[in-house]
Amino acid sequence: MENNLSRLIGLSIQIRRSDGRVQFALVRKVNAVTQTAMVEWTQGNMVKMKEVEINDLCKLNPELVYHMNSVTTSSTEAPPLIKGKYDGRLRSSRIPALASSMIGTTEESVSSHSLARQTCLFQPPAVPIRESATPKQTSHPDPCSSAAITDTVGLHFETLNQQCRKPDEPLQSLPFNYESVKKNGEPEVMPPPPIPKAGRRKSVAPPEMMKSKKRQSSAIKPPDNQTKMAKLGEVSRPNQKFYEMIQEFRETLEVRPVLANQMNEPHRISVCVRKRPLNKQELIKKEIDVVTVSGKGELMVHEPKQKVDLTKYLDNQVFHFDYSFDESSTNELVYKFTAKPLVQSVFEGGMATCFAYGQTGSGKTHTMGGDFNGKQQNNARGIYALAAQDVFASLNHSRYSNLDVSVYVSFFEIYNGKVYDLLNKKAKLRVLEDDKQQVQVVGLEESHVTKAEEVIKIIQIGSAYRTSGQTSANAKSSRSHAVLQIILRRNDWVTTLYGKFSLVDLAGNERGTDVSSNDRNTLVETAEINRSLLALKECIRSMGMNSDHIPFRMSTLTKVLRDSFIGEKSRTCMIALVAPGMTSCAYTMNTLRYADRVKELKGDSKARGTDKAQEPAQSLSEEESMESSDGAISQVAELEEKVHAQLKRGSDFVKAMDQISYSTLKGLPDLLDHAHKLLDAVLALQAAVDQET
Ligand SMILES: Nc1ncnc2c1ncn2[C@@H]1O[C@H](COP(=O)(O)OP(=O)(O)OP(=O)(O)O)[C@@H](O)[C@H]1O
Repeated sequence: MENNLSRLIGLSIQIRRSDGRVQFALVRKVNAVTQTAMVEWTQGNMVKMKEVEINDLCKLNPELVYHMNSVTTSSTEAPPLIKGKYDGRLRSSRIPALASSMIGTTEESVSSHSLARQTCLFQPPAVPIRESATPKQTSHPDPCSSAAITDTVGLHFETLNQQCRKPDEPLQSLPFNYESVKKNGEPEVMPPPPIPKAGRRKSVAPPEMMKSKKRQSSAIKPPDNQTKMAKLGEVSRPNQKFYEMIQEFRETLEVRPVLANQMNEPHRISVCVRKRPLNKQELIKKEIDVVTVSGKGELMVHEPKQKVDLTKYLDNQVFHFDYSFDESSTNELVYKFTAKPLVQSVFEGGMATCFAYGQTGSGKTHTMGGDFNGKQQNNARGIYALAAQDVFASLNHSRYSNLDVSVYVSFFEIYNGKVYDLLNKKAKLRVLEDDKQQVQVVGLEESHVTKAEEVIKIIQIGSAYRTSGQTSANAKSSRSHAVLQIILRRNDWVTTLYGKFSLVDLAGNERGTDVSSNDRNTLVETAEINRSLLALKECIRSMGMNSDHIPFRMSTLTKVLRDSFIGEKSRTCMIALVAPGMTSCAYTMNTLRYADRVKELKGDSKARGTDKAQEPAQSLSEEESMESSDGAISQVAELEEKVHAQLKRGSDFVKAMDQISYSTLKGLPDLLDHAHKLLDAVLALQAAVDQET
């Protein structure tokens, strides 16, 4: 009995996702060389693909072995299996595509039912065998027969479609890849994908490749536009050419996503990045996704560019962070590798800080405060709440049973350099610094909490008070930095501070050009945001360098977080959030460069988003300009510190003068009284002298 991989094509099977979930997917292609199958499923509005090992599929779907080994004819045999060539790593190509864009006009599109039928057209033509093997049609057809497989495919595919769509949505057709089918109806065996090098890579649309693909597709004669649509979505999509180039590029990538069961490596400063999926509006506009998370810490931006001769090309820029999370990552997964390790440091008496950084609408609030279900935010599923849960879990852990501490929570926002208490009806608070450089937010409410649910309630109340505005990227954009602090205080009579976890949802980092209305207030707002983000970077840099000089006075944000940047027990995690759309590309690059600069302090930078070997002149000047701008910022920070010291000296002098004048004035009445008495005595003496003469 021969093993026939091609029989898997079109079957709906179960796959295990990177986070451990098991779900249905459709087998699109098989690769006899690598012993893998390309499977496809729909998630939300996206069609996703992934390459999985046949062995893994068989473990989850034991019936596949039966399917593969059951009935073969010479015309349907898959190419001979070559074993031992595959390196055992998961290779996958995730191809997010707009499911709705796959539904064209009636002539162009393939309905789910007809897709199932068409899939069957390319199934091994086993009808004669069925006839001989099962001469009589029964109500329980042979599961190995082609008809049974056909029906199974149709049924499973419809089930899959039904599972993935919302109740009121029409059935969606998934793209069918005609090009994966050879002339004789046999599925194409994919060649092993080339492994791309790291660094900046340019992909130019390869004309020969395109031509040979065209030849292939004309061999099976689906109309040209139908072929294209099947593979790459609607041809009318803006920037279709770039879309195709990115898709081609992705097919060559080896993807190794962060897995929930992976070990976490602790860092003093860790920098991670998370990509959100394309949102509804972007899908409607048929935006193309230009960001690919290709590995545990690797992320790529495919920047669409055009040469002077109008040739389109992609500038593929590679970044390396501690962890990179793709669009399918949950808040729980992101939390596990970012904020979770910091909880322990708080129980060891440290100050921990977790920042969410990114352009407006990139997913900061979604990540920190909880994911949205329509307009409702699920505050129990954000990093704030997950951290609170872990704090209480640790508090009850035997490891810390000797620790006599209580938990307090404060929640405030910094808007235009002013602090507002979100737990006290947005009361405006003053930030004061004492002689020992200790910064106090005077009057900040600290709620004593005894369980995570109380913290979640506080998050709900506080979030409702946050200052928001409208930007072109987010209808309810947060224009303030929100700071949730989970504080451990000793149960002594003054409730001494023991450890603090500051979780910060930063305001959008985009430049003033993005805001919908460029009125004065908005510009001031934006300038203040940018200023505090620069200060933040500088403080983290200084922390990384163990510098004595932390330029925390540069902004209110860094002032109130001063504790977080000093001391050996301080830990920081930055989560850079990026939007995947092409129109956000410049902002995405800004975010990634910022995160890259923060990360570089750790001395383990592998790439800076540029490959010097390919473009030495441009890369070097970019580097130099970055270095010099960072140097200038440091100098400004130092200068600011000096000016501040001078001002403080000046104000001390004025105070001293005041003191002198005060004591002088205080003695003045006595002096005047004395003078009056003296004058009276002189006058009396004068009168006596006058009388005698
Ligand atoms: N990972 C994600 N998965 C699904 N949807 C997401 C994800 N991240 C963000 N979103 C959605 O994108 C929209 C904008 O997200 P969010 O409000 O968190 O952005 P933001 O960065 O906080 O923006 P701003 O700075 O303007 O407040 C929300 O509707 C949110 O539900």
